[in-house]
Amino acid sequence: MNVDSWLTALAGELHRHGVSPEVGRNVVAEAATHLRDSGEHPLRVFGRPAAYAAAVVDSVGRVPRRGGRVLLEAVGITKKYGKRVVLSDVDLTVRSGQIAAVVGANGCGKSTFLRICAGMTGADGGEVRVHGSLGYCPQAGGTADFLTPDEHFVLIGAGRGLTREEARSSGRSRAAVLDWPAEPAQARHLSGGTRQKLNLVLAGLGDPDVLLLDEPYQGFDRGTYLDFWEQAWRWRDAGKAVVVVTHLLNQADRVDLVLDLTGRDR
Ligand SMILES: Nc1ncnc2c1ncn2[C@@H]1O[C@H](COP(=O)(O)OP(=O)(O)OP(=O)(O)O)[C@@H](O)[C@H]1O
Repeated sequence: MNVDSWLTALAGELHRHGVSPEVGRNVVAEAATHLRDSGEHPLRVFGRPAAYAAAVVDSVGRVPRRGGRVLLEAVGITKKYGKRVVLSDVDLTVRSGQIAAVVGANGCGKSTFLRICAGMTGADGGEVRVHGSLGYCPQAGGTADFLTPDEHFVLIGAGRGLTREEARSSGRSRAAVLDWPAEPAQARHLSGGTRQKLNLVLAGLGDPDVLLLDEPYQGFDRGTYLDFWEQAWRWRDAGKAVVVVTHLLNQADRVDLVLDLTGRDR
């Protein structure tokens, strides 16, 4: 890796982390000046571009993206199970190019809210408007025991307007990004983490405008977990609206919006 390619990679990583263009340009210019003056190799001075960008983000913070046109609007969502009010007057607006995190304690209604946004569960009050196509990755389930990954790709791809060949090749290449070879085993023989990879691949088939992802990385190892966030940033860069349910608050710095449902179930 020469100096120019290292600087280009750094600029890309800073952009992906949501560092503002102005700050990103300054950081790259400063690194370029240092490298020119010192004559050192960038990997020796700063390490890998991704690691240096992450360190920069830690120190300067990232600027949440304002996003483009509204792709998902949930307004005044209320949901009761029996007498228990699980969601009360919850609003969320996500624009093109934004990632929103839905966070909160166990049982506060995160999955319920996402299912309502996906049209899988009805709300008792409020309205969801989705402006575009939608992909949904459920927390569990979502795959058919006796189908292979390829068969899932073809089935879901057909619903999203893909030919069999397009669906298979898109599914397999998305699986490879998650470090998974999409082996020809029936889903019932896949591990929990691998089934979740299948769910995530299915959510992205056909490039939907809105991605609703319910703890999509459960069971992933650390490397694949990072691959997931890389994928989420690529979706954001491609102008998608991404909603990720998580109960890990420290992911808030990876996203543009946070909807905290804790303490709203009354
Ligand atoms: N179909 C249902 N019938 C009755 N109660 C339900 C139903 N689905 C969810 N609940 C209840 O609603 C509350 C919210 O559940 P939900 O799964 O949305 O929470 P969550 O925040 O996603 O939880 P977790 O962090 O554990 O995944 C819980 O108390 C749950 O038991």
